[in-house]
Amino acid sequence: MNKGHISVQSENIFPIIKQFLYSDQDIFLRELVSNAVDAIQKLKTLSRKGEFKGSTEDLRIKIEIDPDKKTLTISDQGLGMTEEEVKKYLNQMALSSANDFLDKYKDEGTGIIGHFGLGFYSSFMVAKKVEVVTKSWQKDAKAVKWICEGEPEYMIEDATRDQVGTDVILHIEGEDEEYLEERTISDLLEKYCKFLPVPIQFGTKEVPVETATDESTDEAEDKAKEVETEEVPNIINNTHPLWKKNPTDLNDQDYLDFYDELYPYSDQPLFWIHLNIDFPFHLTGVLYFPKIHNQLEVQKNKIHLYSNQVYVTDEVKEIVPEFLTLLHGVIDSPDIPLNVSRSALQSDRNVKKITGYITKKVADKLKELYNTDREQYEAKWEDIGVFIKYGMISDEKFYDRVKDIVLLKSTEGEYHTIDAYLDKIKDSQTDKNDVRVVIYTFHKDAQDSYVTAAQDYGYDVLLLDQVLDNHFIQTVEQKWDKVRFVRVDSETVDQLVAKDEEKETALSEKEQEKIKGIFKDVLSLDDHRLEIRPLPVDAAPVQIVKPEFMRRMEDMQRMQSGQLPGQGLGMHQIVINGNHPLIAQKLNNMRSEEKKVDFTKYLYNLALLNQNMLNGKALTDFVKQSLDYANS
Ligand SMILES: Nc1ncnc2c1ncn2[C@@H]1O[C@H](COP(=O)(O)OP(=O)(O)OP(=O)(O)O)[C@@H](O)[C@H]1O
Repeated sequence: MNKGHISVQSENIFPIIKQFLYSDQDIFLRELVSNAVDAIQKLKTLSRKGEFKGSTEDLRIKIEIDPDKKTLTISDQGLGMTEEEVKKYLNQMALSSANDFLDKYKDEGTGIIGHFGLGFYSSFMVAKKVEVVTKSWQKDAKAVKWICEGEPEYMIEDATRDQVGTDVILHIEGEDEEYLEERTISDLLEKYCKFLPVPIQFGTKEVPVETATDESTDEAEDKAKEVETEEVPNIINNTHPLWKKNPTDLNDQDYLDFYDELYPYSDQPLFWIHLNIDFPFHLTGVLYFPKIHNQLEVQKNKIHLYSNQVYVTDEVKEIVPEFLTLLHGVIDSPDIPLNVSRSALQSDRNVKKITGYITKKVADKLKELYNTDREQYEAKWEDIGVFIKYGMISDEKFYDRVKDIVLLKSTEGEYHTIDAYLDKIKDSQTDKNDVRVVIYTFHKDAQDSYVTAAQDYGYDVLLLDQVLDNHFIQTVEQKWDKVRFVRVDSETVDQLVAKDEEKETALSEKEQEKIKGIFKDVLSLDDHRLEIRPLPVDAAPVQIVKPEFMRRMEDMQRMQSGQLPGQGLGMHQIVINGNHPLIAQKLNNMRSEEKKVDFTKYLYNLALLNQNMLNGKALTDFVKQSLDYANS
């Protein structure tokens, strides 16, 4: 037996490991299994180089719990370690052999995971004592056992192990005993190891074996087949996940099945992108565009980040631009540094390149869909549109890539690109300052009378009813020259697109003052909220409009408090149609003060109703008054 001292800077390294190195102690299992994978991959490399002569068929990792001995063991059939190596690699923290090995075999595509040099010690986050029994692949190597009880002292002694490989035995006690439970370990394996490239066995499972019964017996027809079960090793991982395969070997169903494996019981994704690049960095993965149900609750944190098939995190904010976190799927890159702080990650050169690459790939895929199948693209627009608009608002580069494939939907259900749309409305909706005025509604039904009035006036009305449309409008206004968006109820129809036309009015100035006076008195309104205009004869007699800038401010406030932009009383203006017969003749010629008051209220309430702004007692009174009028 041999005693020694682990060479670390501080005597108290273990408490530090426990508290600071990994905020999530569950990752000890990931670290140990990754080491086991590395050990097997290294042995395969040695075999390919002809240095290791034994078989490398079916090398696997085994995880076992012994509840009586209170141990959790991770065994591998990898290359093992000699006594010198144990001393070198396990005792000198941060002196990981991965660098030595990678240096030596760098052209071999070794697929090695570990490079932090501290992974092994994470086992002390849950174990009071760790034993390593290992036998190296090297000729005449003797098995050795390393024992450490969480102190800087360790012991090395001779051991017996027939096969080449390593067992890491964790002795677990007290509050950490949950790691001796099958459920806990199987959940951790599912989370971190589901797609590791080497088979991992955890216990056994029963699988059905179909056996035909003897058909000559009388009961043969009743029970032609009988299901029996047999016990087989329970392999918990899929060693060839879809993203590692060649896209040309895969069909749509493969991608859909994999989506189902990642997100069981979800709706089918709309489409997907297979990422695969070797230079200037390594990255593979599959990103899916999900179907969006509720625009306010888009699910983020659905992209899983892997490094050489080891699950790392689903916090990918620093690697994927914010708007793309709406996507689902897997990104796997050994070139994303995992041992640096999140803020350092953002400024890492590789990460920047990766971000750019993913953004470009997504934009390319969207363009491809637009160019090859516009019909499908339009059909999926409701979902795709959210990504595209979010991307355009938040990412300049993405904006440039997709600005020609963003679609505007008219209330008639037609889709146009922005340029095509601006061209379409050029003649009818260019105002006196040569600005193209895009008229839109946020809700076709709720604003039906305004939409119909605008259409009757010869205007086209867009439907902008998505959560981000307010921001999107501002982005387009900033980027496109001489374009302004106005909501259909922001002005009376004649003023939506300001022209230099003098309109005829049926009322004299004196009569106008009189009518204004009536409204002011009856409704107790300020002068500046009231206006008489020469509107078309068939336009509503009284209208409520919400100037665009005021409404935008209100909408912003609502968005900040988490509500949808929409109606509500808020600031508004009352426009009286001086040309409407009910104003120009009926009200103008009314004698009875009482009737004037009633009729003015009636017309005003009608306008409120048209804006969905009438409710409660005011609505009840209005209905009653309407019935009285109908009866008179
Ligand atoms: N199961 C094993 N079989 C063979 N060698 C091992 C095994 N586990 C650990 N080692 C050796 O010990 C070294 C240190 O392991 P450790 O987990 O601390 O660091 P690493 O795997 O190199 O990097 P990382 O911190 O990323 O895990 C490894 O590089 C390897 O040489």
